[in-house]
Amino acid sequence: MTAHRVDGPVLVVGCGLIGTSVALALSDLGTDVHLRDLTPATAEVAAQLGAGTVDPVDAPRIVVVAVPPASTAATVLALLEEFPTAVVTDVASVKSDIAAGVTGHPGAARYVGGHPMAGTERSGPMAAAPRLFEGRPWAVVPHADSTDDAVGRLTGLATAVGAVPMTMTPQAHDRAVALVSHVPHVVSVLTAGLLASAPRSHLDLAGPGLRDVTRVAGSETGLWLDILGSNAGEVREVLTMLRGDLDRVLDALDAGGPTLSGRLADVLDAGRAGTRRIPGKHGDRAREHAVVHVQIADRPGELSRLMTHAGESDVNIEDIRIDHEYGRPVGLVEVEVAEDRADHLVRSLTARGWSAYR
Ligand SMILES: NC(=O)C1=CN([C@@H]2O[C@H](COP(=O)(O)OP(=O)(O)OC[C@H]3O[C@@H](n4cnc5c(N)ncnc54)[C@H](O)[C@@H]3O)[C@@H](O)[C@H]2O)C=CC1
Ligand SMILES: O=C(O)C(=O)Cc1ccc(O)cc1
Repeated sequence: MTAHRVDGPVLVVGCGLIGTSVALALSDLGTDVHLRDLTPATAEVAAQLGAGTVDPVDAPRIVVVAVPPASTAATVLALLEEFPTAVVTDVASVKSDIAAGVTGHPGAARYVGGHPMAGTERSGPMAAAPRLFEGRPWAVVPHADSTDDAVGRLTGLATAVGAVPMTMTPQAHDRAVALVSHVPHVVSVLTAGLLASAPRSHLDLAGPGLRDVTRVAGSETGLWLDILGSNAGEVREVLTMLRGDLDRVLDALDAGGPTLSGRLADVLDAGRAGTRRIPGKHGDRAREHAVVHVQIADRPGELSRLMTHAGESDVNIEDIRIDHEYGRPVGLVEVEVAEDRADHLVRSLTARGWSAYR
């Protein structure tokens, strides 16, 4: 966590996953945080988690609206009226409709949209985490009338909770998230949907790749109905491109022979190139990473022994995933390291008695 402070009081309205995570992060920094939710018991749960107090607040400096997208514009307008000196921001996943809904209101200058690009497939305060935003982008989305002061307060808040603020227009934001968040969500859902009626014996063969692709499909239906409905035009455009690509894959499979290999190779190469363009954590350009697989016995202490040996090998671990193999007394750990260190790590772990391979 950075050492930045956010002057309060801050009022968080909507104490679910995102609202409570913001509140926890700010409370950890010593900010005076007040909590409110349509369901008072939810705000109480957030308070018990240490996110702040449910006591009312007279004049918050910043109000963070973290309610579902469809209720966001009306909630922002009501709060601009209730607190005439506050800067009001929100975290909703789609921005153009909200900016349009707020524009023209007498308090609109004090509103600036926001969107932390961090979250999980879970919802509610119990899923919240104070470090959820660390190293993640936070879109700062002023509308035509937002004051510099409002933009500055949101940028300060995002930075303080460890996020990387990125300023953009509502339209640019909605176009970008259609590509990097909303269509990937639809693809995940469609893939997971195929599994609903699959025979158990097929599902028993599932590996980590399937879980990677389908994780976000476990998200709340109501939230995503709202998100996709609010960004329908942009999502439709990207899905139409995807449909063209899918047709090209089908045509290649029908063609068979060298035509199949040539066309599919283009598709597969484009996919590889796309993954390399995804920025790493902290917004830096993606570095070339490699995955080293290590088998570990399913017993206490093995993972920490592996980490110690990786450290002794002088290799920096970028990411780690653990996959338990059902019905087997071993787990498979995927250790992500810089490409140019992977072979060294395999050799070093093998010399220390591990079964390690790329
Ligand atoms: N779930 C995610 O990973 C992410 C969600 N977002 C955005 O954050 C916002 C909140 O999403 P989550 O925290 O996931 O939802 P959530 O379902 O965990 O929490 C929403 C909370 O808002 C409350 N609420 C609903 N209407 C309200 C109103 N009118 N006034 C006060 N409270 C109200 C609900 O009772 C609930 O506690 C949404 O706009 C979503 O688009 C943004 C980034 C990531
Ligand atoms: O779970 C994940 O990986 C997400 O990407 C969650 C998420 C959901 C909605 C957003 O608007 C932003 C992020």
